[in-house]
Amino acid sequence: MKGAVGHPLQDLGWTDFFAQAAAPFMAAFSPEAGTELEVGRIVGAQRAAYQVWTAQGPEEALLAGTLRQHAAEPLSQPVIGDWLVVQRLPAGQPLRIVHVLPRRTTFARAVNGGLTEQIIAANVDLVFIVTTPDEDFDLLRLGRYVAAVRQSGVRPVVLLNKTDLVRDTAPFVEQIRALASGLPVHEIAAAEERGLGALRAYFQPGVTAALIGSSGVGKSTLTNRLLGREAALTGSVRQSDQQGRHTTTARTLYALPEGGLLIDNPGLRDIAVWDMAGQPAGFEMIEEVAADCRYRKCTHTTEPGCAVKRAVQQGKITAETLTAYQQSRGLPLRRPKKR
Ligand SMILES: Nc1nc2c(ncn2[C@@H]2O[C@H](COP(=O)(O)OP(=O)(O)OP(=O)(O)O)[C@@H](O)[C@H]2O)c(=O)[nH]1
Ligand SMILES: [Zn+2]
Repeated sequence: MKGAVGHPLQDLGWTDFFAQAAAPFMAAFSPEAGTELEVGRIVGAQRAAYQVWTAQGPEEALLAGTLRQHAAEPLSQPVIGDWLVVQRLPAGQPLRIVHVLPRRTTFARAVNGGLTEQIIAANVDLVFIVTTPDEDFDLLRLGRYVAAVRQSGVRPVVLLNKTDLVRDTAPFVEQIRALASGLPVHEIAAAEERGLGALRAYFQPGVTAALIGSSGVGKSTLTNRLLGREAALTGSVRQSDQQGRHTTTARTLYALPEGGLLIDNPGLRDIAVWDMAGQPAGFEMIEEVAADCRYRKCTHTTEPGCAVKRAVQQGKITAETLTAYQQSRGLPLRRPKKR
């Protein structure tokens, strides 16, 4: 098994981490069987059918029986972004997924009232949270997204899109920056291709980024502008895909011309649906605890009998989160949460 340097899948994010994890698995097979084994990355998924990118390009793949038996356990299911060991079968047959390699990062949402987590993407390095300076702007919700992304061990970057809609973006940017220390915020206008240069800097070869945000904030527009017109039209992952073959799976992982990968996946897209379902964290935690404050309109600053201040002292809520929460209150732009 070769290392990552010079590997044909290096641009797709293959690193020594995965090479080292794959080596013992491959070595356990007889030389004959071993020659049928290859590695690949999931770039599209639709139920049990996967689209896997191997050194030969995009191919269909199905779960091997042993993996399918564990389908009831959501954690063992391959997800978009996963690196796999696949077995090449006689011509015409889909690849067999025989092993899911360990994940560097997992991007999960809480299900069953926070009791279990469902992994929706793996090996994601950074997440672009897209919002706009209009009725979509909701600082409380943004704060939850930032917290959720960080909890996944992934780096959040906020994009304020459609900056052409307002004369002054500074108040929006200031409020977002206050959500977390060191949180990068970029002002863009995807439709006018403004501010995209700064984003391209994130897409180093092998880096995997995902886009999230409510419907209509401009995720598709941004994806198309970053990929360039042709790539977006064909949904092509790399120039080497010239077979024009028919595929049944939705391809949702794209390679940018300058290197780097972008996941634009329906399951990730509608973050409003998974929005920390049932998991009190960050701002939600504050709102829950505030029910025990002595005063109903407690600002959690100097009031006696403040349950939130107490929770901060006990280390249940960080002072940073409380400050961000307080700054977000009394916002002229705060609207009821969209359902
Ligand atoms: N004014 C303005 N409009 C934009 C900008 N970027 C995108 N739009 C428009 O916003 C609308 C929604 O854009 P989409 O890219 O479809 O948004 P989306 O986030 O992909 O939406 P879903 O597919 O529903 O998740 C379209 O009419 C775009 O033309 C921008 O920078 N400025
Ligand atoms: Zn209080």
